[in-house]
Amino acid sequence: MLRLEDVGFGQGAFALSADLALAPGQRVAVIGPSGAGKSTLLDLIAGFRRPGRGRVLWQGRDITDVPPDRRPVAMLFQENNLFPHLDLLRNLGLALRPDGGRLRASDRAAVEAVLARVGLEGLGGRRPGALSGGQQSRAALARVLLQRRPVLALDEPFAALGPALKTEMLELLREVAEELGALVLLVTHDPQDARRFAEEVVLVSEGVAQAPVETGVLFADPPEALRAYLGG
Ligand SMILES: Nc1ncnc2c1ncn2[C@@H]1O[C@H](COP(=O)(O)OP(=O)(O)OP(=O)(O)O)[C@@H](O)[C@H]1O
Repeated sequence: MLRLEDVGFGQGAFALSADLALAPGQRVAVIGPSGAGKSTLLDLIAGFRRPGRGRVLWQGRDITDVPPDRRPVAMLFQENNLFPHLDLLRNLGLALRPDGGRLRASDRAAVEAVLARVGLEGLGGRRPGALSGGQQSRAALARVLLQRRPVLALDEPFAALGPALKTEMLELLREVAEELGALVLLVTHDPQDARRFAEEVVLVSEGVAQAPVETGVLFADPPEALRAYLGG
């Protein structure tokens, strides 16, 4: 389980609390109004922010003080997931050799295999700037595959893509998560994403990241906070 145990975070006038548990392998959407704290929640889980109180645990282990690169969490942002000056082979190679050390033949083969897996066969020599938005998203998912972390945290990863491409990427994300058996936390502003992708939803509003609720149950009878967010 990923457990946020009586977690509290504050910054100026903003405060967020969370007391919840998420099961390995689940697909979870994180939704809520702008500025409610969705990114903050992901940052607390990935280790980019430290809670003022409470603990973060993975499979019973306290990871509250573990730095991001040593957490069981892979993070994917809306953009800038790849270094612009490195080709895909080197970008993805960093998942295997974070120190930037020379890639062995077996590393190269592993990178080429995941590139093929996400539909980017033979594009290892391209820099991110020479790829379309959709191809960049695929490359970021390929890196996640190489990292093999059991928790994937994605902060509006496909928001810049058109609807058809976004649907395609969510499907690829589902496949990648299944292959890894990973718990996925997907921040999205689109309730449709939550409906289509997620088994559970964490609603973040009014300073609280609420315990997850089954997606169908939540949308069948939305609580007031969600109704207000959905606009009626
Ligand atoms: N670096 C910062 N310094 C001060 N306040 C910040 C900083 N980053 C975020 N905040 C504030 O923290 C609160 C939570 O922000 P957060 O980005 O987690 O919300 P969000 O739900 O992800 O929003 P959005 O949907 O707009 O991305 C907001 O009120 C925001 O203004």
